[in-house]
Amino acid sequence: MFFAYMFVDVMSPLQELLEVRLGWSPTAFGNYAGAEYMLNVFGFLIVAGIILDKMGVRFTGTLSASLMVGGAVIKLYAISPLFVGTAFDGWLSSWWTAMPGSAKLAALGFMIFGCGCEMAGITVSKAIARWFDGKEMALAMGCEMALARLGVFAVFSLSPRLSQALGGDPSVVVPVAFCTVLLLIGLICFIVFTVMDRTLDRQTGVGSGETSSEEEFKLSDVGGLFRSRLFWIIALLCVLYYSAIFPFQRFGTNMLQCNLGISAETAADLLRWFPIGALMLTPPLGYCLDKFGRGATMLILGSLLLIGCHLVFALLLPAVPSQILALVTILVLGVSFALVPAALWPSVPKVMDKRYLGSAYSLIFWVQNIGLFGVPILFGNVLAASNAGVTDPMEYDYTNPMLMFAGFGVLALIFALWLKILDTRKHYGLEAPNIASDTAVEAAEAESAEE
Ligand SMILES: C[C@H](NC(=O)[C@@H](N)CCCCN)C(=O)O
Repeated sequence: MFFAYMFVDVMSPLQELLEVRLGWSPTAFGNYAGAEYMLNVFGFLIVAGIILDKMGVRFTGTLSASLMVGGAVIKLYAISPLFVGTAFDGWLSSWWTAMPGSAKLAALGFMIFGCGCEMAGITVSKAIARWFDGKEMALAMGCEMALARLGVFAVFSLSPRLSQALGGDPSVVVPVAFCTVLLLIGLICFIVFTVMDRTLDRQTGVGSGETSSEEEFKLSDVGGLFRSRLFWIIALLCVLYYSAIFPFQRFGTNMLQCNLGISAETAADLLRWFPIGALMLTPPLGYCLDKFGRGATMLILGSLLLIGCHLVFALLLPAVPSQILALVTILVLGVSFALVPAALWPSVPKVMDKRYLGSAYSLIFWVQNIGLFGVPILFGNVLAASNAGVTDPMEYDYTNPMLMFAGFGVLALIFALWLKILDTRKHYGLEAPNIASDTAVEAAEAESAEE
């Protein structure tokens, strides 16, 4: 996941270079960025969940890593001199001219990569939920997410430097090639893991439970999930929360520039503390959740912090344009970005049947991907509508779009509160620790002995 998240954002700091070198306008760049979620939104993620529950972690993990490498190679080819300027490029550029041929082909590669990346995400979540059942599950998931956040931080720092690594003119090819090689290394590592895992199964005679018969998955389970109120509460909380997080990461630099009157570099330097805060806090918060519980409360607190931060960006920062205020708000938003993911993903196995855990994760990701695909477009339209006649990109008024993010936070908070109320009434265990205490285990054992 570290390499995958690096690849996701490898071109984010190179937007200007792509415009100069390959003629990608901001619209072309936006379309390319949205392509990551396109095939997932149109159903791939649902299929991915079924494949995961039917075929298991080893097969799905290898397939997802291969899709990521395949998509990455197409994207690398699209921006390389091997493609740019060829007859194929000429033909691709000749229709829908707002998107140059290289942007279209790179978007196709990114779509395929996005399928692999989200498929890997659900595979990892299901694997951790299985391996750490009754143990430090939230800590394990927190460490996985922290690695992913480190990947974002690493690529924002590395990508601009790698683009200059060969001397001479800066190049977009070098950073993308570097991250493609990392993905290939990731695929090889996963294949080695599957071989070792299979060998261990054979030696111990214990199945990994990948597709055991007592846990057989049925297609009707997917329909059942769609009819589950709890599923919808979690999925809607997830889409609303993340729609105010990942799109913010993309637009945040310019928002800070406009409010503070600073350069893109200074704004990016402020914004990169956002994943860093989450990186440092997600594992310890996961550990606390494992030990002491309070998952639903963490979701409420994280949503409250999200609302507060976006209100500051919308209303206070334009009136008090202080870099310290911006940094403090970014750090608090980082705390929120640690609280909610640390509590949300480990809550899923508590309320969903293990048999269709892969499908549950994939359907939640699917609903989330609809938001991640649509919200940046909505955000761009709200920004444009609120700034009619503004041509200087340093002069945008971000109040309305940031209020929109705060509104998503309010809705997420309502779902988090609903979840807590349901948990209090129906005892799903969302507020309970993941690690069963010795006394609880002894009590459970005594109970089953009596039976
Ligand atoms: C674990 C969780 N991952 C997701 O929510 C992914 N579906 C979306 C990742 C988007 C990266 N472009 C997370 O990262 O908190």
